[in-house]
Amino acid sequence: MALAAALEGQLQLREVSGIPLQASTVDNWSQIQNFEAKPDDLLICTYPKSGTTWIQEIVDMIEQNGDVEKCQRAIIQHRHPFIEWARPPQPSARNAKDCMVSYYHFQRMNQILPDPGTWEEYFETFISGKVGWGSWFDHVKEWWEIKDRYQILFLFYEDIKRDPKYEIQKVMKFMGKNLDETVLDKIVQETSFEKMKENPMTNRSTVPKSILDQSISPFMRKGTVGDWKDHFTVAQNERFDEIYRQKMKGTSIKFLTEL
Ligand SMILES: Nc1ncnc2c1ncn2[C@@H]1O[C@H](COP(=O)(O)OS(=O)(=O)O)[C@@H](OP(=O)(O)O)[C@H]1O
Repeated sequence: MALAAALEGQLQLREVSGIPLQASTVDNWSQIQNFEAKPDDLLICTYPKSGTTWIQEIVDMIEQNGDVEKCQRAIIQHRHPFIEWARPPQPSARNAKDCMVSYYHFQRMNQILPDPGTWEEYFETFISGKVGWGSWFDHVKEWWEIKDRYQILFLFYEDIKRDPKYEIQKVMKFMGKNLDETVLDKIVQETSFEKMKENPMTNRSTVPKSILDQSISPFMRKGTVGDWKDHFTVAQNERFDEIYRQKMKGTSIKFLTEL
C-alpha cells in the first residue's frame, strides 16, 4: 500500500507557474531555473514528442563530423542530458495533431507518467494543456515570438521529414560547422527513422521495461507526418481545428499537418 501510494505520488504531475511537470523536476526547480549556459552551449528546446531524439542525433552527428562510431559512445540521453531532470534553445516544433497522437502512445508505454486514459479522454487533456511540460499551444507560440530576439534556430519536424539534407545543413551552419556533401549525406542516412529505430543508442531499448514498456508501444513508433488521420474522428478534427484557430489567433506560425 505504502509503495503504491509512493508510486502514485511520483506519477502525479505538479505545477510550476501553471505548467504540469514531473515531481522530481518540481523538487529541483530552483537549481534548474538557475542554470547558466556557457557562451558555446547549444540548448535543444522541444515540446515532448516533436522530434527531440531526432534533432539530438543530428546535432551530435554534425558535432562528430559524421563519425558513426563516436556517436555510439553513449545512449542519446547521456550525450544530451535533459536540463529538467536536474538535468540542462533550439526549438523544434511539430504539428499539434501528430504530437498529440505520439504523446498519447508515449504515455501508454511510459510507466512514470500518468496513464493517458482513453483516446477520447486524452484528446481533452492535451487540448487543455494538462499534460507534462504544459500546453503545446503556449510552447510553440512563445518560442516563435522570441525567435528573432535571440540566437535561436527554429526547426519544424515536418521540414526535416520533407527535406532532411537542407534542414541538417541549416543546423550545421547554426553550429558554425562546415561539412562536405559526403558527410552530410551520411548524416541524412544515419539519422533516418529506420536507422534510429534499430540503433540501441537512440531507440531507448536500454531503458528498463518498468519505465518504458516498448511492448505496449515502441519509443520509435512511426516517425511520420499525418498519423493523426488514423486517430482523429471527423468530429474531433473539426473541434480541434476550431480550438486551434482560437488558441493560435494572432500568431504567424504555420504548420504542415500532411506532406
Ligand atoms: N529519425 C526520425 N525520423 C522521424 N521521426 C523520428 C525520428 N526519431 C524519432 N522520431 C519520432 O519522434 C517522436 C518522438 O519524439 P521525441 O524524441 O521528442 O520524444 S521525447 O519527448 O524525447 O520522449 C516519435 O514519433 P511517433 O512515431 O509519431 O510516435 C518518434 O518515432
